[in-house]
Amino acid sequence: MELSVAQWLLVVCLVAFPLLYEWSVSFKYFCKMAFYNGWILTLAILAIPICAVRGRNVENMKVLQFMLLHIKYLYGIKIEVRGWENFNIKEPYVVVSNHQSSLDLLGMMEILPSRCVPIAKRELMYAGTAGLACWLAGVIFINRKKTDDAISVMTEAADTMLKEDVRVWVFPEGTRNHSGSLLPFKRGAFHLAVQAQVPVIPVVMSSYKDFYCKKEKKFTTGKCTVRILPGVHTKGLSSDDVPELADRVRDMMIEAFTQISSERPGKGPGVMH
Ligand SMILES: CCCCC/C=C\C/C=C\CCCCCCCC(=O)SCCNC(=O)CCNC(=O)[C@H](O)C(C)(C)COP(=O)(O)OP(=O)(O)OC[C@H]1O[C@@H](n2cnc3c(N)ncnc32)[C@H](O)[C@@H]1OP(=O)(O)O
Ligand SMILES: CCCCCCCC/C=C\CCCCCCCC(=O)OC[C@@H](O)COP(=O)(O)O
Repeated sequence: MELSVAQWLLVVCLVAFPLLYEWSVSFKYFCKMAFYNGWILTLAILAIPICAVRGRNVENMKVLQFMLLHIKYLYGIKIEVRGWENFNIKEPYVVVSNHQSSLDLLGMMEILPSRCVPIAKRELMYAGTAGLACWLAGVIFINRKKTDDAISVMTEAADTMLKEDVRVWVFPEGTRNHSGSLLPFKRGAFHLAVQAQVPVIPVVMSSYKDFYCKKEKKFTTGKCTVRILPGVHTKGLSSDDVPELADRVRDMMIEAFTQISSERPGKGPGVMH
């Protein structure tokens, strides 16, 4: 039996792909990241018509959460959550969490409280089907290049939180950070909490360095601990108190990050790329 060029190519690919996948850490990393993004874009195609029935609505975040929860199993990432009781607050609040990678989506979906929407950079709105799904779920988009615009969107969010009983999730580092600690915090999340006079609830995800490293192109299975810290109240605070509030919350988060990232002997937070 003679094989055509196309058939030969297919055979070579079918043999080469699994070999490369097993032998090359970098190839495995690229495949896993490509599948991660591709799978989310595909799931969004399913989510869009379901969400569109309600229009742009924070309740749609439940649909996205439900559809994204299985991804940790596909990647063999075990997520342990501690401090659930700190979310037992009926009023709105601002969640602040550290931001290591787009994989944070997994930890976020594991614990996302009801009626809680993230604040995201505006570029995400243009990420094809995922952007549209985020928009339908009420994600608040800000233009990081225009501080005044971003501040006015966040000021409006303070109003919405109270009027519509909505919680907001902010990554106060403002960008992904692979350094093994936390970047200085932007203050928008804390202004938001003070303006709405609602608590700030810090959430800390442990270092991914054991299973994920962008610079080394490493992506294996692993475990992440997510810790929900006790809420920090803002009643009676004014904008003058924001710098101190932000510093206090960051100190709490660094302490928790160091602790949960170093629980096993020889496993400090280190430097992650
Ligand atoms: C099933 C299919 C599913 C498909 C969908 C897939 C996924 C779905 C679901 C959900 C996913 C969404 C996940 C999204 C994650 C995205 C994460 C991100 O995008 S992170 C990046 C964006 N986020 C942020 O930047 C938030 C933090 N930033 C801030 O808070 C900033 O402060 C800022 C408001 C943006 C302004 O930043 P800038 O750098 O321009 O300036 P400064 O921070 O230096 O602030 C200047 C000055 O202004 C004061 N300030 C800030 N905010 C306010 C305010 N609200 N009111 C008054 N004043 C404010 C600040 O204090 C500074 O003054 P001073 O220096 O005197 O203190
Ligand atoms: C038609 C266009 C198609 C575009 C395809 C884009 C691929 C996007 C695919 C899937 C989206 C996955 C959603 C992941 C959500 C996490 C977003 C994220 O982590 O954003 C990073 C942002 O916090 C900070 O950005 P920077 O670190 O400053 O940079």
